Amino acid sequence: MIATACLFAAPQRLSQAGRTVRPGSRALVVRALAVPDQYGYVMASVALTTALVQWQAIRVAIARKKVGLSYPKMIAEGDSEEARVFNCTQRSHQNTLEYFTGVVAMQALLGLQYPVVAAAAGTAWTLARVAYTLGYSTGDPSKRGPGAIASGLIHVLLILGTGVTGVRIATGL
Ligand SMILES: CCCCC/C=C\C\C=C/C=C/C=C/[C@@H](SC[C@H](NC(=O)CC[C@H](N)C(=O)O)C(=O)NCC(=O)O)[C@@H](O)CCCC(=O)O
Repeated sequence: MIATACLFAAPQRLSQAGRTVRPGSRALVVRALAVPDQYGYVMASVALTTALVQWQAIRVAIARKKVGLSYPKMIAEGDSEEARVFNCTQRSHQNTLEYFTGVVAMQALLGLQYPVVAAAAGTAWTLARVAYTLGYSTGDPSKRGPGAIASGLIHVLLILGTGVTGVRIATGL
């Protein structure tokens, strides 16, 4: 368990254990947040999920150079192979970003209670998104299907798992 020491500059009066702390002095308030030992797995899975979107961004930059599309244009005009590949590569990154924040937040929150489950779900989602990216980036959107379905399913399971766990913690059920 890691006790998190929060150092507060006490701009206003801060009572600590009944004593009033003078304005401007520093008060150490220790609040214990029970973080399970295996939370390190969650940290690693969140890092992996973040590395995914970085990898996708690099792929978009490479495809952008190939098609010769200047900033700030987001979509290549025309129906050439390069334009199609760029637009699909761009969408594989943009679509992933549409779900990235929720997936990272749910890994971090669910991980407080079930670190291994949360890390496994986050890693599985990331791998599904790799498949999504590689399929989409062929220039044929239908090839994103398997990765999309897998990530979509995991996404729903993360939503249900985080929501139910939250209610159970709040209600003591
Ligand atoms: C709570 C109850 C829910 C019930 C659902 C039950 C089971 C779910 C099972 C399978 C779900 C499959 C969904 C597949 C696509 S859904 C296909 C996806 N579409 C979207 O994300 C829609 C919004 C997007 N901006 C768009 O314009 O298409 C897409 O690939 N779009 C192409 C693009 O943006 O370029 C996924 O991308 C959803 C995203 C979820 C995720 O990956 O985190």
